[in-house]
Amino acid sequence: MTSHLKKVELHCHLEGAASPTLTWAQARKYNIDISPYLADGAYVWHDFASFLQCYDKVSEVYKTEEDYALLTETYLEELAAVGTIYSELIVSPDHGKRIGLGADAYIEGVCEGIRRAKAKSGIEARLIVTGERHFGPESVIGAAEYAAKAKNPLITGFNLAGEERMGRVADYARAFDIARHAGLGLTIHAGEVCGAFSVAEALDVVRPSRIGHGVRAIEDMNLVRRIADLGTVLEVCPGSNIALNVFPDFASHPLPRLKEAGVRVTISSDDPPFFHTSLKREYELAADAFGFSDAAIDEMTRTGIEAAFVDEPTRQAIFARM
Ligand SMILES: Nc1ncnc2[nH]cnc12
Ligand SMILES: [Zn+2]
Repeated sequence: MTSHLKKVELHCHLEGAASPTLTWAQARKYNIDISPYLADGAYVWHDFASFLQCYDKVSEVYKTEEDYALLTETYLEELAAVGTIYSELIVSPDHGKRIGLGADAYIEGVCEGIRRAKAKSGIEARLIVTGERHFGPESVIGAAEYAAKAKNPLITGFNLAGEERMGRVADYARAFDIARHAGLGLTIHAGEVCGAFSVAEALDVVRPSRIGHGVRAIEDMNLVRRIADLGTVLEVCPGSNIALNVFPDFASHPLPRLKEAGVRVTISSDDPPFFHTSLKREYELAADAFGFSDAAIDEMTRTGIEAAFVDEPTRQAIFARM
């Protein structure tokens, strides 16, 4: 049981946290046929590419500022109910543009959701703006410019997600330069679908303080030692990795080996209902599938607070709630 443990989540895509029930209701509201992507209460996909397609289709049923406020508040309240004190949500203002809502209204809706959830439960949250590789370097630069110019105190990080097999990290270097120059925290999806080379490229080109997933670094122990020496934090999402068949089962998942090797690791849910998981389940897995003690799990949670993209007074306030 991990229900007594305080929890922190650094890696969850906002639209990826949309419950099938809410998505179904939204689709009905807008008269959208979501049935190819949502059937019998579960999202329909069969590999990484079709997952990304399903994710993009599901995102399209969230259309207004209020839809985004509701989606955000609903997920943060779910987190708070299981003892979560801090959450970083990966958001895509570009998506707001694509659906005609506009990036500002999209972000304003999400921020309203954060304010409502904080007022109810005290949960603290921040936003990581992401670009997506499959929309190309120009769109990723646009996302970085948006994040840099927004001067929104809740936007504190920049990420690169999407189809990891598309392009090389160097193609997106300029976007990260813009985000770094604006003082945003940097994290990047790497070593999820692609192998160790992708993590090495991310370290070389982006020099991020965190990496999304990074788990396939385990294929190169020299790289694992480099990550440990640099102190780069891995946002590990075991349930996601098993659902996407990155590893065949929890017994072969490298989380314990990475931790053993001195890598700073945290646990997150990524796109919880798509992968039949939740942050609560990820903490349960840490205890039951990986055999971590309460102390080891607390250590990962503390690592999450240390690596959070927040100012120092906020970090200390979150630590105080541990
Ligand atoms: N797990 C994941 N990897 C890459 N891009 C994503 N976008 C949403 N979920 C993602
Ligand atoms: Zn992710």
